[in-house]
Amino acid sequence: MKIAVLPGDGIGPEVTREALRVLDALDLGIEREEALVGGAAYHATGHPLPPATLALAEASDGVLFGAVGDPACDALERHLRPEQAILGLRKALTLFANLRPAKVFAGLESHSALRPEVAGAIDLLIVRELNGDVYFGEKGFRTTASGEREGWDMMSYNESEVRRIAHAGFRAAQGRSKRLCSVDKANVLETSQLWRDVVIEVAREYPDVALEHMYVDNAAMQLVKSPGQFDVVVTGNLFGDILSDLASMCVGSIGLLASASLGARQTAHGTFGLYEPIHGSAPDIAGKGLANPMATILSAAMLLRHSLGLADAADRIEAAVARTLADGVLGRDLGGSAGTTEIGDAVLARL
Ligand SMILES: NC(=O)c1ccc[n+]([C@@H]2O[C@H](COP(=O)([O-])OP(=O)(O)OC[C@H]3O[C@@H](n4cnc5c(N)ncnc54)[C@H](O)[C@@H]3O)[C@@H](O)[C@H]2O)c1
Ligand SMILES: CC(C)[C@H](C(=O)O)[C@@H](O)C(=O)O
Ligand SMILES: [Mg+2]
Repeated sequence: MKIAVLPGDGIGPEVTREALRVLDALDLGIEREEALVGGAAYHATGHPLPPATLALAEASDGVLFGAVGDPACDALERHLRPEQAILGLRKALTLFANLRPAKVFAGLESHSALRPEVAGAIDLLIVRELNGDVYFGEKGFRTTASGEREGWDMMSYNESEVRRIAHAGFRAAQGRSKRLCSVDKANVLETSQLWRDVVIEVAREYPDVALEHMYVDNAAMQLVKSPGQFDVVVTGNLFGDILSDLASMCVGSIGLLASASLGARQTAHGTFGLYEPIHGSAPDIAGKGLANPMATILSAAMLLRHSLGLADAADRIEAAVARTLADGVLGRDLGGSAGTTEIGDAVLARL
């Protein structure tokens, strides 16, 4: 079993270090190799996703990814910016299904941005499409006839892209409470109308799953009003990006939300995937030892479960994280004072 480790930029290396300490403590015999990605790779090699990094990811059973993003790179041409590395990995590795679970941990109800009795009911899974949408359409700048500058981005989904993520959503719902909410903007966008039509077609293959549709603006409102109504939410790339950050604050902090990005490729032990926290490189706190590593530690647990066939070890990590939080070991993002390493130590002590 071999994993690729891509720590990236800002707090990426800080949170990845803690996840690796947890994996090491379990002594699972996982071989690993690290490579540069994002701004770190750009500064060293002139490209945010060097061919060697992509090759390493392709040759591994799974990828543990920290975060990318560097304010010093914000003025670069878009194809050289750190964010292109994660987009490039998702596309090149055909990781089209991004699972972002959001559940309130026992004891953290009062740390949510919502009222405790509202937050306590949260246990949902966002299934975000990751290979299409306005993210990967043609884009550009142009000058209009009146001489104004105009930026444009092409939004589209084709049938097969929607069909494969719809199947992922329905299968996820079958493994949970058999309810699926498809989120779109079909009242305005043709892209979303096609999305809705195809989801309805796929639903015929899953008569055991109750399907509902919701417009994305309403979904954002409902996630704050009564998040407990949601079980599995399937949605497009852009809406899923926004709704998952929103869901993180309903749970308490963006430092808690892990993710798995999966495709169709099977390894000897499970499904190949890339695992990363949903947050970014957090330049405002980078290098200060303040980042909450829980999301990355939980992402490592997802890696063990989905790609390496090590469900028991994943359970152990998740239980240790839950105990650490229940014992009140909280970072600044949750109103506590524990630093990155201290949180890692606390999880290790509870494994
Ligand atoms: N998958 C990724 O690599 C990814 C995801 C999101 C953003 N980004 C990039 O990261 C950079 C910063 O973006 P942003 O500020 O919009 O989003 P961000 O997620 O990096 O940070 C948003 C806010 O949340 C806080 N935060 C994030 N993670 C935290 C953690 N683990 N513990 C405590 N606090 C945490 C930050 O301090 C900041 O105040 C940008 O370059 C962006 O493109 C990368
Ligand atoms: C950094 C960016 C490209 C990325 C996205 O938009 O998908 C991030 O926000 C995420 O949620 O993983
Ligand atoms: Mg995001």
